[in-house]
Amino acid sequence: MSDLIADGLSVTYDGPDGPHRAVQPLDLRLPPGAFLAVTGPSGAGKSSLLWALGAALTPTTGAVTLGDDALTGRDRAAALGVALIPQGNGLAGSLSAEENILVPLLTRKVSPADALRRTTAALELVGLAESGRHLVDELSGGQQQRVALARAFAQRPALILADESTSDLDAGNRERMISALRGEAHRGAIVVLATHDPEAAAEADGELALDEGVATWARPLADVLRAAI
Ligand SMILES: Nc1ncnc2c1ncn2[C@@H]1O[C@H](COP(=O)(O)OP(=O)(O)OP(=O)(O)O)[C@@H](O)[C@H]1O
Repeated sequence: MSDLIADGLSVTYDGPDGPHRAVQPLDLRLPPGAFLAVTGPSGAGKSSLLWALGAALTPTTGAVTLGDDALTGRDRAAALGVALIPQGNGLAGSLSAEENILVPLLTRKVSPADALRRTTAALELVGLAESGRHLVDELSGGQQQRVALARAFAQRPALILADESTSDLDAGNRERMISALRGEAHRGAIVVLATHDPEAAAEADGELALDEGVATWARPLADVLRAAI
């Protein structure tokens, strides 16, 4: 497992009124096992930062690396173990929950037996063992969020970028999903959760607050993690 490094990363969009800088230049280094919350009001730049970290958009300046590997495109990042859970979940609504988890594993050449095992375990982890055969479109918003998390967990990623992935959950399920994210960090993954929810943010090892694209540490990474940097 490797450090995630963002070096001078910024995101600018071309808007109707000219360029709009959604993320101001930012340096960030996260070691394996770090669980970071990214907070800030609507429009602060949280999604833009996560998308740039996950190479789902090309940063305007700067670069992102995971260990020795530059994250230069979404396919490459995915192959390097970067799971991005977008707002809206990115699931295929006309497939079952199980298929949504299984298909990406099979695409990545995980054996069918192992893919099935991982899918079952991931659905159990998010408390949806009984719902695997349901079409995603038939599930509630909160259940869909849990399927999207399960899909990421099943891939055993090196980096999880979760964009508001607990926003539709009741307190019990939110706690369960935060524990599952924490479990991923214990496994050695780097976990980044964008959230509006102060209680979810409080469970992370550190909180990076964005305001109009400017990042400041609301709570620096815990000492034990900084020592690893
Ligand atoms: N594709 C785009 N084109 C132009 N401007 C964009 C685009 N995506 C986002 N923006 C703008 O960039 C800024 C940051 O948006 P972003 O979605 O990253 O914020 P956010 O903190 O994730 O917001 P929310 O909490 O509402 O999801 C906003 O001003 C938004 O309008």
